[in-house]
Amino acid sequence: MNRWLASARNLEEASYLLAEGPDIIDFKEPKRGVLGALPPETVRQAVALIGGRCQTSATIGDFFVESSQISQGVLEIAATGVDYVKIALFSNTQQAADCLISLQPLAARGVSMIGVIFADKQPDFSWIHLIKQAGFKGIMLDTAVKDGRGLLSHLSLPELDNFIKVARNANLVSGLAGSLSIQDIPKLLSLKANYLGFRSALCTAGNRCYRLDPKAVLSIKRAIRENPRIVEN
Ligand SMILES: O=C[C@H](O)COP(=O)(O)O
Repeated sequence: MNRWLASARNLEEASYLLAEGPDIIDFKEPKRGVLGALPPETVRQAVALIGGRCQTSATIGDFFVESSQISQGVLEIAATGVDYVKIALFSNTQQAADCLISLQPLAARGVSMIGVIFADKQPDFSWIHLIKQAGFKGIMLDTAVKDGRGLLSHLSLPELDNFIKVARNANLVSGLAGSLSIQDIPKLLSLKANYLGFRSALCTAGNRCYRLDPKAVLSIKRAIRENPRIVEN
């Protein structure tokens, strides 16, 4: 079955999305940035509300990976009970690489982390191996600037295909996101990432900071579930 992730910013949205059956509900506050964090207590309540009926993820916020706050943020979000903690990797400096590797003990303690790299920030796919080395469970491609230009405005299908193959060979879960539209779905499903992620396309007027639009959610759900291409699980 093709798999999809839907982002929720509060308990009401989480509850609504749960009924639509995404594979992962991702908690974030879009008004606080591309991977804006929700308060850990809100995430904890949302995870309890989901009660294991689908997988969950949450972000630690828009820290640069060099920040000393990263480990603390990961621990706080992991303690909420989410399945995956998402960490934005905005830069690929040596300092960022060192910080990434410093998260290895958390992975060894069972924290499942997903690294997010950005298609519009000159992504370096050699980082996939570093992410693996740090013990992360997966990697996601997203866009950092939400200006209406989606993932496919920044990377071609062959480039995305290469990203997914490298991630798969490293035995990492792979996800694609970045203002994905309903028209992108058939093209992206054919690449067989583990899941496609959505926020903007689920919202009124395609604005990720607005309310969820039930018609839009239904359209995305159908486009994912009714498309015959099978995403590898
Ligand atoms: O994790 C996925 C993101 O929430 C995607 O958000 P977006 O569709 O607004 O780029």
